[in-house]
Amino acid sequence: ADAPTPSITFVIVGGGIAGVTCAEQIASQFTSDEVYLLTASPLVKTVTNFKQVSKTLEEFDIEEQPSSVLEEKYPNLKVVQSAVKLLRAKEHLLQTENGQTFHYRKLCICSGARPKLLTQDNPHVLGIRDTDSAQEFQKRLSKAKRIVVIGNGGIALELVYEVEGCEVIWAIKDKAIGNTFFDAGAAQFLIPSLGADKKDRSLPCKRARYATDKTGGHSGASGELGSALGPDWHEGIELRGAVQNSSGVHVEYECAVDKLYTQQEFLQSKLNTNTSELGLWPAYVQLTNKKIYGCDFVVSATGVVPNTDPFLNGNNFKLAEDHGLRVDDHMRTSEQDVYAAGDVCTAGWEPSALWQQMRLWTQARQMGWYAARCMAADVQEEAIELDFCFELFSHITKFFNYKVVLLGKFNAQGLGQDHELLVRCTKGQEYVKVVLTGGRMVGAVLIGETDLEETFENLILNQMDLSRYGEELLNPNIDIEDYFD
Ligand SMILES: Cc1cc2nc3c(=O)[nH]c(=O)nc-3n(C[C@H](O)[C@H](O)[C@H](O)COP(=O)(O)OP(=O)(O)OC[C@H]3O[C@@H](n4cnc5c(N)ncnc54)[C@H](O)[C@@H]3O)c2cc1C
Ligand SMILES: NC(=O)C1=CN([C@@H]2O[C@H](COP(=O)(O)OP(=O)(O)OC[C@H]3O[C@@H](n4cnc5c(N)ncnc54)[C@H](OP(=O)(O)O)[C@@H]3O)[C@@H](O)[C@H]2O)C=CC1
Repeated sequence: ADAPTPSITFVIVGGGIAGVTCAEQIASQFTSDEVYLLTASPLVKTVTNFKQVSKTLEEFDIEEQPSSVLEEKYPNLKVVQSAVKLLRAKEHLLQTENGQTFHYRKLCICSGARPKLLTQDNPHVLGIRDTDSAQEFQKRLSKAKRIVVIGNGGIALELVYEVEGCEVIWAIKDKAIGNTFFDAGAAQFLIPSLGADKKDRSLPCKRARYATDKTGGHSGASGELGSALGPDWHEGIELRGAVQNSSGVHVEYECAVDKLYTQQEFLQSKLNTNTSELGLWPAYVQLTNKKIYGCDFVVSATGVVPNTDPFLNGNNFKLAEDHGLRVDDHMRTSEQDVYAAGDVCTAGWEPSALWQQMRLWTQARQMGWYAARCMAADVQEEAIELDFCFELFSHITKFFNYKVVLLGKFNAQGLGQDHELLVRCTKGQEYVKVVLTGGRMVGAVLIGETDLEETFENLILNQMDLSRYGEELLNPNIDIEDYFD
């Protein structure tokens, strides 16, 4: 048996944004303690060029780097590249695949999430999460004439816009595109971008860059989980299919996948009378609206599931409904001295009326950073309050080449009928929506270069009564900032 290592004060699991941020914060605060970062992936994700855009909006770049870069920067930080295979929380003990044992005083689990695929182990169904899965997707796409994309969230929105030279059938459960970020109005604003002129890419991309290590490192042993991709992950890889002039994107609304067939299964089924019409394809998808599409493969962009098993099995972790590790307002799980942050956890505290959890890299960074501060406060027996970043939900991103800012209850989440919407829209240029309740602004969607984010963020945070402004609030001829200065 391996000789146990002496007890280490801090161990962090996971080399994604949450884990690396947590490890960096702890290592810089406790310079005389050894900090261990255990990760399954050879490359780690570091946040660079961090910029606080306003009180809650932030922007940063992500760099994928070899772990030695972190170790050089923080001499007390050791990175062990080996997956954790066992945790015994009662004994404060961890074991990694390479046979090492670690005793910790405080542990933070940042093991991320993996794609929640429509079906497991179907070679015709791909998910996209890390560098390896993105490369596999690119390889398969380069030979494809038609793909089917299932799901209506972030990944699907990015893919249907970015893929060229391949017909895309996009099947969604909803009446409008992008249900996790937008309402039907915003969807209508965005839909023309999927049309014929979709490929007018003359506009420069202004979003944060994603840099990948050029040495070609990847997740190593097959099946091991890498970290989630970063901003503009598709900028560096060509997402091009095998046809010259594809007929673009076709959206099938309000339907789900009824059944998936391999070519052989399909030919043997009663449905194969259709093949002359449908053509011969490697796979077939039957939708609940009875339509059948042949395709080269299916992309399942159907959300994520937190990485809690198998290594956490055998402990007493309270899981949330979405299978995330439930954490309290100090990022503590239900096991003593075990914290969690990022995609693997689910916020179990009573959230502020204007914040909700979404599995995004800003929240992964914020949670990793805050978890480190909570661990530090507990070790030093100091009090700590929930960080201000959890007061107001805010997210900056880019869809269909438009800047998108989401604030607060941007889709009137949880408000029922008790709200009012104001909308301003200029086709091809901007879409502005604010959500008001009792005359106070509680959320906003800003698409395009609206320059309204800071003002709206302030109006949401100060909960000023805006009833007397009525629709003037969105009058483009009034400089709204002058009103409230
Ligand atoms: C294609 C794609 C595009 C995205 N685009 C955006 C976007 O535009 N904006 C946005 O805000 N968010 C986006 N996201 C989401 C964002 O990337 C994630 O929310 C965020 O990166 C999660 O970070 P994390 O550190 O919690 O997890 P991860 O990045 O998943 O990292 C988990 C780490 O844990 C390690 N690990 C797992 N199991 C073990 C184990 N047993 N032992 C040791 N190590 C382990 C993994 O190797 C990995 O290093 C996107 C995600 C994807 C997949
Ligand atoms: N720019 C950005 O901010 C981006 C963020 N991301 C993040 O990366 C992560 C992964 O992205 P993604 O996979 O798109 O996840 P999302 O959670 O964003 O979206 C999942 C989508 O799949 C739908 N869905 C779930 N199950 C099924 C099913 N069985 N059949 C059909 N549809 C289904 C969901 O519908 P419903 O909601 O009704 O369940 C939802 O529309 C997310 O955390 C996402 O926020 C990814 C890309 C870009």
